Amino acid sequence: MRIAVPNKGRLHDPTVELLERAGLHVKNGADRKLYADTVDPDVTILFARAADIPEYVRDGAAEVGITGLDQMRESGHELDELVDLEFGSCRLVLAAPEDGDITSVEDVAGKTVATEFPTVARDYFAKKGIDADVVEVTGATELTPHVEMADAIIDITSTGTTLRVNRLAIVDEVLESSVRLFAHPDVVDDPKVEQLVTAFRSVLAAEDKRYLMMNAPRDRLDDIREVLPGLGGPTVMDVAGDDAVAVHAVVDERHVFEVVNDLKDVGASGILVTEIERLVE
Ligand SMILES: Nc1ncnc2c1ncn2[C@@H]1O[C@H](COP(=O)(O)OP(=O)(O)OP(=O)(O)O)[C@@H](O)[C@H]1O
Ligand SMILES: O=P(O)(O)OC[C@H]1O[C@H](OP(=O)(O)OP(=O)(O)O)[C@H](O)[C@@H]1O
Ligand SMILES: [Mg+2]
Repeated sequence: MRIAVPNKGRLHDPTVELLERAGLHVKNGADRKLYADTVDPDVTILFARAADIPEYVRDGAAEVGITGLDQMRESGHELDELVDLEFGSCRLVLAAPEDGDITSVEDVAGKTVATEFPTVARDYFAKKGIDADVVEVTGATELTPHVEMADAIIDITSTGTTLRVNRLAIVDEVLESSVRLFAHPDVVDDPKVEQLVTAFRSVLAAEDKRYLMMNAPRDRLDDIREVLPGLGGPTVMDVAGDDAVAVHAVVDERHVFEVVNDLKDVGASGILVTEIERLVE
């Protein structure tokens, strides 16, 4: 199985990190190398531009690909989306000069809109029934309304800083995007693809969970069980030659602070909190 992965830019590092956490360590991948093996002899990585990944998958050069939903939509290809990988979150928005007269999408009729996403932009205006002139640029889109190249833009925003420093205001949201695992429709039932989906889901499931370990007097066990909602309840082990037990449990990250305090109150000691790499349910 070949997985197409962004070769550079902001999506490269988190994607490689995700593969590592999913147990697919990338071997002999070096800077500028365009393919790499993994610890799994059946899995190869192809490094491609984020924007080209839908094309690689559609053509069958790779069975699956990891890239932003925005890139997928822009490609116009119909691939199957298997997992939302929950990073690279951003919004594609219609934006116009703060002090100008474009304050709704209707105001863009007959005007010029610059974007790196012409396909997405044209689809959006078609759906809204607005006739706007879409011009394609390849970067620094935020500049175009200030040099009379465009009246408005459709561009990516996440923190909003770039729009703000360029005195642009959001008029409408066009698309909410994050990085997804996409597959060619012919391979979605392939066992290797299913394994990959399980591995990625296990990384996501572990992300907001923590593993708790502690010692406790045996006679406090009932109280401890009450405090630990746990995934299927805590694991309890005898501590040799002692009237104590070791208790292990998986807890939601957001509950850890409260749970640790409650555990101490009911007599637990030596409480360890660790991250979980993967959680296969
Ligand atoms: N500011 C951002 N915040 C979050 N995600 C973003 C942001 N900008 C882009 N993305 C996501 O990353 C994808 C890749 O962006 P892009 O191709 O621009 O790469 P890059 O990291 O900016 O590198 P370069 O533009 O130098 O090639 C976008 O399609 C989008 O899904
Ligand atoms: O809302 P913000 O957090 O400011 O992010 C938005 C900016 O991020 C992206 O640019 P990027 O940094 O990728 O530069 P690029 O234009 O070279 O791709 C995007 O094209 C916006 O310009
Ligand atoms: Mg960019």
